[in-house]
Amino acid sequence: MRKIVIAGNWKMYKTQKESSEFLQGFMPQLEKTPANREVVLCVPFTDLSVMSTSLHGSRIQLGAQNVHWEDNGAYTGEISGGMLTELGIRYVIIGHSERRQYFGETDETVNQRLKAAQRHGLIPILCVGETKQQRDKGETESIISNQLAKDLVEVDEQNLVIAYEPIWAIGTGDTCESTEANRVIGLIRSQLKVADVPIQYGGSVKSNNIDEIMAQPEIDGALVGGASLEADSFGRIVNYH
Ligand SMILES: O=C[C@H](O)COP(=O)(O)O
Repeated sequence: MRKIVIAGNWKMYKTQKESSEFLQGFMPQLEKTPANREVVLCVPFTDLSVMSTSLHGSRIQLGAQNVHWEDNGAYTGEISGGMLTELGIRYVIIGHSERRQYFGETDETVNQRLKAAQRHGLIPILCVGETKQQRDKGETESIISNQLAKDLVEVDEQNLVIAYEPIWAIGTGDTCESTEANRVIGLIRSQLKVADVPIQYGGSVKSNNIDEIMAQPEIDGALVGGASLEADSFGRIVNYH
């Protein structure tokens, strides 16, 4: 039985005060969330400490949005795995397309970060996906296959979540057809050694399309950006039918 993981990625949104306000609205909605759904909030580094305290004893798992591959050192602006686990962080997003596009992340650094996360007992959420141009040229399969081959070298698939995020669907409202997302996720699964790796879909997931997405047999959850910022919409998403 594959685990279902619904994760919010807050990106560079919410101060500590705003994160506390979110929790006040969101926590009561979890009362009706089935116990077999893992609910994760991947928040900015500055929110992690206060969120860790607020969420102590709750069913929400905390996640970060990046981690460095070294345990410590002269790496200005970076955060290590040990710094995250000390705060009780369980998940970390690695290789998000925004990091690949704007911050020079490569498959090689993604691979190093994945291994460091696992060394510290964190569960990485590895993001893969193609651009619109690549899709239009019929390169979706080869791009993703290449990303997986490079990113997953010596990575333990037993402690891993993958998010299929077509770049053209992120923040655009242009959701990938659920059947197409299901097809690509099936292809991703066929390239893995471990059969029960949870594979999420991400890209314009909203409260009005989550039911259809989660009805697809290959899709084990969602990585949600914009719609995770508002307590009611993320509440509706984690409580999908
Ligand atoms: O990590 C989340 C994805 O980038 C999706 O963002 P979005 O739901 O705002 O399209």
